[in-house]
Order: sequence, then structure tokens, then C-alpha cells
Amino acid sequence: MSELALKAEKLDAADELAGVRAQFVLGDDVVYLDGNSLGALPVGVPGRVEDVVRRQWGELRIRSWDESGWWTAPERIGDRIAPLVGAAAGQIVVGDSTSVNVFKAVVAAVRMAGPGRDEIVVDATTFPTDGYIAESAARMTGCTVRPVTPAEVPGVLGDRTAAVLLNHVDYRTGRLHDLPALTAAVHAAGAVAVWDLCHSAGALPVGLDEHGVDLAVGCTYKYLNGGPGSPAYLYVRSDLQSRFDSPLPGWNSHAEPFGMRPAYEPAPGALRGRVGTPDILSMLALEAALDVWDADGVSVGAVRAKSLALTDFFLECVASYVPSGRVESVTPVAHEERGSQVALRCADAGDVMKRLIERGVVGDFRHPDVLRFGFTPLYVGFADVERAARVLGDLVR
Ligand SMILES: Cc1ncc(COP(=O)(O)O)c(C=O)c1O
Ligand SMILES: Nc1c(O)cccc1C(=O)C[C@H](N)C(=O)O
Repeated sequence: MSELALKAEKLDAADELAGVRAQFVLGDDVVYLDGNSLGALPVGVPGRVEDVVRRQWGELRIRSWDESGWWTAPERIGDRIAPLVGAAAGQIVVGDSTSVNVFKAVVAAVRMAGPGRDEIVVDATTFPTDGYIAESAARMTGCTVRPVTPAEVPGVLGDRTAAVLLNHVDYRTGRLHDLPALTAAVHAAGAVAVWDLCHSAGALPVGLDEHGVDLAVGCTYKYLNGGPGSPAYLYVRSDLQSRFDSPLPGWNSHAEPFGMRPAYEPAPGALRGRVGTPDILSMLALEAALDVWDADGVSVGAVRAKSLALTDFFLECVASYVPSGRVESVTPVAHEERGSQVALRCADAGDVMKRLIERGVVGDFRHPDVLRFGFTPLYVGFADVERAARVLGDLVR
């Protein structure tokens, strides 16, 4: 056994989260390093979905909106996500896609910022959908978009800045941005901070309340393992909720939805982030998936510690197994700047990833030249990490 394989064995033996893997449907034949695109299936989900379909829908039918808690699911499940992103209850609703929630948040942020502020600053390195949506939101609100890198944000803020849309972790490089400092800078300029948490929620501490974030959105199908297309969420800080003027004021966000009144009156609290009828099957699959966080010893702190140990170990194994110069990590080495993934620049990345997947190591390829490996501490172990780097080394040698 190689030195690194022995080290992996020791690290796995000392891993307090090792037992959590049994809560996921995963065989030993595959090393799954793509949980930052689609999280694995928790074992409790199929049974719950079966119950929702057969009993709640099949037998109770319309009664389930009340009796099975369907109507209140968006805010109930929002309260389950809240502790994972450092938010007190009553500030998160689940529903719609991340893209739709970016739209709600950016337009509401501009409306909150008030007159005279007509610029939306957007992370130029963002996942494309956020940029597309911000551009449209700007056209609708009479703003212009100013794309800059997160590092440049403090330098461009001013009296005209209405809103700033940022990613907590960059989807391509895995860089973790300084949420406390950037939020403080946005506030110092009198603007509204909107954060996209897709690549951080469930992988590292976010501290929404602690750092005074205004609005935030995120998906639930990555590190929260909610399943393909599971609904996203929207956070509106409690003291801003009365000023949250949704651009999609559907009847689910009305103060009295079943009053069926022609005049719109927003519901109090986070509920005003709701739009229309929630996608109950996906939403309740997500609710079941969140049960894994209730197991003994599972906490965001423990997950973060293991995530950093996994990515450190992966970088160590890559340095040892992959011929030098063949790949270059674009993920920061400093822990405070690293999310839960490692991105390796590699000349023929598309082809290399195809061959890695054939050999049972599943990551993904991101244009133009990035091999992306996501580490979900709930189910990835150190032996997986050693194997992934070893297979990569074999393939590119
Ligand atoms: C940072 C980020 N924002 C937004 C999205 C898109 O979200 P959705 O497809 O749920 O709208 C993704 C991934 O798909 C993402 O990584
Ligand atoms: N949402 C996805 C989908 O519906 C299909 C394939 C991939 C995705 C993703 O989430 C991609 C992901 N946001 C990324 O960071 O690349």
C-alpha cells in the first residue's frame, strides 16, 4: 500500500462523519465528486416520496394542503435550511428556481435602495444565469449593470449603487469570497447586498444573520442533496421584510390568499417571497433529504472541517500522483479563500474528464479547460480522494 493510501486509511478511521455516508445511496464502485452539481440521493427520500404520492396525494388528495402541511411547506422547509446558513427562523422561503429567486431579490433590492441609485454591480465571474437575470432586472428598473470581479467591488461602490449581486463561492474556481467584508462595504455605500449561496450552503458556514446580509438565494440540489430540480430558497432579513416589494407578487404571497381579492396586499414576513403553487413533490423530497443533518455529530462546523481536510488531501495527492506541469490548481490554497471543490486547469480537460468517469471517478468539466471536483463531506471519504487523484495521475501520465 502506498504512503498516501495508508494516510487515507488513517484519516478515514479518525473521521467523525464517516458513518453519515450510509445515509446515502452510493456504491463503492464509484467515487462521486460531483455533489456540487447534483448531490447524492439520501436513503430516506424514496420512502417519503412514496408516502407523499400514494397516501398524501392518492388518498387524502385535496385535504393534504392542510392535513399534510403542503400549504406551509415553503416556510417550514425554509426554517430547516435556516440554521445551515446561519439564519434565525422566519426569514427563508423555499420555492422556484435559483434563477427566479435571483430575479425577485435583485428587483426587490433596487426597489429597497430607493431613488437616485441606478447601478447594479454584478460579479463578472458569476454563474451565467445570475448575470443574465441581473441584466434583465436592470432594464426593467431603469438601472445599468456594472460587471466587476469581487475584488474590485469595494472600489466601484458609490452613491449610485443600488444593489450588489455576488457569489459566495465561485462555481468554476471554487474561490470563497469574503462575505462579511464585502457585505460591510456594500452597506457603507448605502446599497443592498444580494448573495448567491449555491456553492456554499451545506458545505461551509455562511453566517447570514451574523454578517447582516440583506437578501440571499441558493439552490438545494447540490450540498443539500434535495434532488434534481429541487426548489431553491430566498432569504430576506427580518428587518427588511416589510420593505420587500416582490416583482412577482403571486397569490401565495398575499396576506389572505383565499380571500381571492382583486387588490394585492403582501403577507407579513418572509412569506412575501412566495409566488404561486409550490412544487410539492420536489419540495417534500427536499424536506426528507434535510433529515441527514439531524444525525448525531452532523453540523456545518464539522462539515467545513472535513471539507478542508478533504481538499487539502486531494491537493497533496494530486501533487504526488500527477506529473508536474500537467494540471494547475485554480482553487486558492488559503483555507479562508477555498470553498468545497478543487478545480484543476488541464489542457484536454473535456477528454480527461470523460475518461475519469469511465474509470469510476465522477467530477465534471467546465469550459474551457477546467476539471472540477466537488467534495461533499457527508459522503466523500479520504480513500475516495486518494483513488481519484491516483486515477487522474494514471490517465494524464
Ligand atoms: C451559482 C449558481 N447560481 C445559479 C445556478 C442556477 O440555478 P437554477 O438552475 O436553479 O436557476 C447555479 C447552478 O445551476 C449556480 O451554480
Ligand atoms: N442545475 C443543473 C442542471 O439542471 C443540470 C446540470 C448541472 C446543473 C448545475 O447545477 C450546474 C452547476 N450550477 C454548476 O456549478 O456548474
